[in-house]
Amino acid sequence: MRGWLFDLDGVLTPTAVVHMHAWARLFTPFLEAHGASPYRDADYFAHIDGKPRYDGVRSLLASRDIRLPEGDVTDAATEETVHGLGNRKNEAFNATLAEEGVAPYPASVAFLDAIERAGGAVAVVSSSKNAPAVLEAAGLADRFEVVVDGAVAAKEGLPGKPAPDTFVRAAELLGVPAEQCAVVEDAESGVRAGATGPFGLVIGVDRGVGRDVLAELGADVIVDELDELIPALARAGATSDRSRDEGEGRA
Ligand SMILES: O=P(O)(O)OC[C@H]1O[C@@H](O)[C@H](O)[C@@H](O)[C@@H]1O
Repeated sequence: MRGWLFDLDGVLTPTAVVHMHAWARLFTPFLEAHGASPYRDADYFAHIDGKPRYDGVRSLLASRDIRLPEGDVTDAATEETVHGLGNRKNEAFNATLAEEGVAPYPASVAFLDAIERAGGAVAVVSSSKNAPAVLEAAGLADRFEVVVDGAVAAKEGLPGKPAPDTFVRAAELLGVPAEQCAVVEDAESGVRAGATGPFGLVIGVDRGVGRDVLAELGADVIVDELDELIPALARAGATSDRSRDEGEGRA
């Protein structure tokens, strides 16, 4: 692989958990007030994880057969609209981020270092409009030339995960054919996006979705931590060096 397309929340930083808690802070009282079945962590994985903010709201509401007006992005966080609810979750997310900060997964940083040594190109592909702030807070902002986040997707009219379009766009911006890019994801929607797109490899990081589910959705390789892949990366680098040398020898 020459290009590496990384999801952010849950792959590079432990912020999937911050998102997960923020959604719970929104939907636990909301569903109770609506007399719907209670909000569970499983709802996050099945309906929300990895999707753009308002798609997550729509998907969870649909799971409980609740219909709300759409509203728009300027809606106050107190409004009972799809956008109002999404904005309420975003306030909770930003409050936690400001209070607690964020440190990247050390194993993911080690893997990024190994890719850098091997000369690979790296991009972040996140549904989140908060991705630039999270990258900055985690000290990773300088490592990525290409960031396709929720704001870029909205501006360019790209459908979010589980559609593969944001990953395809990142490959284009890196200047690497998608077939030579690996998608690195922890969420159902993200692995689905990787598996339906033209990518060379889909790596699933199991942060709670479960190995079986990631495999069923189309992950080619599944790890608990990304540094497990460093030996394979070094071997692949050595092999391509050898074939290049042999090629040059023949020429
Ligand atoms: O931060 P935003 O713009 O609300 O984005 C929402 C989503 O961003 C993703 O990166 C997370 O994995 C999701 O689970 C989250 O819901």
